[in-house]
Amino acid sequence: MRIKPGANTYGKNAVNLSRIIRHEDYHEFRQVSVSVALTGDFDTAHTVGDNALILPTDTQKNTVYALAREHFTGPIEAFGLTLSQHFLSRNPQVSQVRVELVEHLWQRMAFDGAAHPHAFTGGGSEKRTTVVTRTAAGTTVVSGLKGLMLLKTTDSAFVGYPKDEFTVLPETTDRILATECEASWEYTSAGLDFEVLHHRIRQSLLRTFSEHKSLSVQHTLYAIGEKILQENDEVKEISLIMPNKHHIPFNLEPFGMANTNEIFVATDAPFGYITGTVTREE
Ligand SMILES: O=c1[nH]c(=O)c2[nH]c(=O)[nH]c2[nH]1
Repeated sequence: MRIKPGANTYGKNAVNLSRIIRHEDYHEFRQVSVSVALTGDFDTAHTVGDNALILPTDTQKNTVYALAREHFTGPIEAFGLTLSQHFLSRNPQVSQVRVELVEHLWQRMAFDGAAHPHAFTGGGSEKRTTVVTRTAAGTTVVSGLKGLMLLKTTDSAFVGYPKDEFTVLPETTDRILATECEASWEYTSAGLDFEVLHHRIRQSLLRTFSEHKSLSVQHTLYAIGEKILQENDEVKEISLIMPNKHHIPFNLEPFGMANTNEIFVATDAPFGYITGTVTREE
């Protein structure tokens, strides 16, 4: 029996990069975590320990910081495109470069309506994401967001599901709908205005979530994906992850009180885990 290497990749993960963009009278601040993964002709590294074709992950990490100086000034997608182009063009043994960027979002402070020139708030759960994958045949850009907390206090129902001997869940026509949304969408091209598109798509996601008369998380997930595809020709397909962050009405009857859909217990686990992709027909 002959044994041979199967699929493999290597690279540097979690290259944490922060940068200041210094303007005369104000600063911008950006923070991103970059992960690089190379695919290519690395069989001899695995089989005989020959590193002749192995660009060290330490060099990959340094390249991220060095190219950031000139090239990390715009959207994360643009920086991912630059990095992937650099690694693919310089390394003939590499057939595919995957660069993932996760941006931590900082918001400028404002006082009495005036933006502060160099102080920010942040550390929130929402991140902006992109994965740029480049081969000689082409480049794909899959962008999105994660950690986006969404909640609405009405316009959410869950009824009409099958009941068996283990069903205790009461049907409800008015519940809290809450999720920590993760979305990723594939763009149709690598040459788009990713900054404008990101904000337009995010806004469309929020608006649909808020306006939708939800019959389930699944129903809302599809409505969000459908709206984003309808409004953005630049989006080929979108995948959403929407865990159901349950808020369960708390029973106040033992205390002689009625709970008129106002007092809930928020539970961490277990939680419903709803995922879906919305795509275009050929
Ligand atoms: O929106 C929902 N979808 C489900 O699949 C489900 N299952 C459940 O118990 N509650 C809910 N809510």
